[in-house]
Amino acid sequence: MSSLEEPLGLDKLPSLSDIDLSRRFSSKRCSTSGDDSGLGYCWIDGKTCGSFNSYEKDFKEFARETFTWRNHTREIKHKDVVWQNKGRKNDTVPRGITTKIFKGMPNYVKIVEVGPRDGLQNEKNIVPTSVKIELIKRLISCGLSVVEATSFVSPKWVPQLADAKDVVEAVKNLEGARLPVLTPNLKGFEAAVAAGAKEIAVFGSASESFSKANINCTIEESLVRFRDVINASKKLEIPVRGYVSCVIGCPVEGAISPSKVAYVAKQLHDMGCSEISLGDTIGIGTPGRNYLYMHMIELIVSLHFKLGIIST
Ligand SMILES: CC(C)(COP(=O)([O-])OP(=O)([O-])OC[C@H]1O[C@@H](n2cnc3c(N)ncnc32)[C@H](O)[C@@H]1OP(=O)([O-])[O-])[C@@H](O)C(=O)NCCC(=O)NCCSC(=O)C[C@@](C)(O)CC(=O)[O-]
Repeated sequence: MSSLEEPLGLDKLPSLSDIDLSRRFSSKRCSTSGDDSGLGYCWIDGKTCGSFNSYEKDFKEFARETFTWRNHTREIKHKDVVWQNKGRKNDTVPRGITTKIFKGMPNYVKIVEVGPRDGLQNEKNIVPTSVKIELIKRLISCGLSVVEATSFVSPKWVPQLADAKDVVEAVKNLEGARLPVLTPNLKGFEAAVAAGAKEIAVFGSASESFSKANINCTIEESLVRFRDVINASKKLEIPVRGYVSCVIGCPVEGAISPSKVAYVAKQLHDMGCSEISLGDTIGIGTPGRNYLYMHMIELIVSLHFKLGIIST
């Protein structure tokens, strides 16, 4: 038995076909206003459940404690330090970097579930293909709209994902989610497309050592490979997301310079990646790190300027 089968309790979960997808993926499910004003609905045993918590109330309390500057907006007199937010009277933020960051704040958070790929790739016991397929189906049935299905990498490097072709062929026509796969080079890209993948990801790193250990090439060499993959994907109109690993630190090199992250991100962006994912690969970006705040600010600012997301 694989290590995955027992904790999942696959026999106890509802099957995908039992779940009304049109209801589960309706936009109302994510709404926080009107009748749906709690923390949203959840799906338990085929029933829709509401929450009595008030999102508005919770947010106001949270904001009062966290964004203390919001309580002092009336004291700010000089018109240069006030930024009017359309639709919210008297909403102000200081000018400069903070203004740029808050202006660029996204309106929603997108979750990319990578369990079937990242979660399984280091499992020693080979998880049966049928279990992987079922896992993907059930993740979709949870409401996840993007589930990274597998990797088209060398089976010598990642034996666990040697069944990538079979997995993609089995899930490619599932509805309700996008199912990207990792492709480190043209060989992987061609195999992914032949199996039916409709979305891919290339994965680079801001750390030279991690790049060599992970994909056996330098950062510059990896960018050459990614360019080939992205050019091929453009011809087929296949969207590509670009990963940048080790954006805060690397297990070998330690701290990674934000400018290095911005460089790799910009290269991927310029090549045509439709999304850039910044990965704290080894999970060192914890609040306890006293340099983290400055690092993140520097990273966000350099990325935003280099990607041209914030206009000056
Ligand atoms: C990139 C390679 C392939 C280079 O591997 P290599 O050994 O340098 O490549 P090569 O071109 O010398 O080829 C060696 C062999 O691999 C084969 N090969 C070559 N390419 C492929 C392919 N696409 N699919 C299947 N087979 C392939 C190729 O045909 C050849 O086979 P042989 O002649 O020896 O029989 C290898 O290093 C590799 O597979 N690495 C993948 C490692 C991996 O998957 N790491 C985990 C990713 S997680 C991550 O990066 C972080 C991320 C994304 O999660 C984000 C975050 O957390 O920060």
